[in-house]
Amino acid sequence: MSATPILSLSGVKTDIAQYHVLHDVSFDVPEGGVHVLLGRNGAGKTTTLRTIMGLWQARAGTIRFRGQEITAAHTTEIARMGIAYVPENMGIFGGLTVEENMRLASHDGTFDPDRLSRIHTLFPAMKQFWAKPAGALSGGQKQMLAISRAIIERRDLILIDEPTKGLAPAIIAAMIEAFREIATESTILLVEQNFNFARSLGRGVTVIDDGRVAHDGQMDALADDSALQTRLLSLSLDQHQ
Ligand SMILES: Nc1ncnc2c1ncn2[C@@H]1O[C@H](COP(=O)(O)OP(=O)(O)OP(=O)(O)O)[C@@H](O)[C@H]1O
Repeated sequence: MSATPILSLSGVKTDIAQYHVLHDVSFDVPEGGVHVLLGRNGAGKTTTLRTIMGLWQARAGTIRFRGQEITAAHTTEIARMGIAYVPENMGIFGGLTVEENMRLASHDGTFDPDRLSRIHTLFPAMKQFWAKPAGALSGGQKQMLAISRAIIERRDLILIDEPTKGLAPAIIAAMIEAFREIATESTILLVEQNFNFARSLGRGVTVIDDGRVAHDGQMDALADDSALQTRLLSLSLDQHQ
């Protein structure tokens, strides 16, 4: 018998205003490592993450975290259970310093010294710019801050929406290393358009198309099958370096 997935979506349907956005989303995220959500623009990836986090309410279906139903739970309760969310806009406060941004992410405003030192090792820029306003950071550094905030306390599951968007290749390479390290402690559900980033990290992959799961399998198999990539995503990994 296989282990209980850390996250399980079954028949999830989500409406935004009068629009049916998620028609039927079902997939499991096994515990450990990185699971990638792929799909064309507007397919419903962000809506899936927001529905898991309770920021949109599913109209139908169930979402389970470690077997416990969280479909109708409030976002704060979901966060308290050990799920963090790094939205595409990163949700950082530009007028506050890096330190203040980090303090706001910690439930009691304090830091565990070991965790802080781990974050500074993962992202040295966070140490360097600790007392500087977050608004002065580069795009890559802002993304690092957003991820640092998500791991200021131990999380079981981290939902991350397109962390490499607009970042230079050297920064993306550093992100790969950081994600590998973070994934030794937490499971990551990653929405990503950069295929090489997704391929180098993902074990499992779910492809969403028009609010439905179009494919669910292992990343290696998808990476090796350019015809399948083209059918599912209208492009091939080779074209997206
Ligand atoms: N606040 C909103 N109001 C109305 N429609 C929305 C809203 N947010 C998303 N949608 C629509 O829902 C659909 C899915 O959007 P979603 O952001 O989940 O897609 P995505 O797969 O994350 O795409 P992208 O890569 O472009 O971010 C799109 O058609 C989008 O226009």
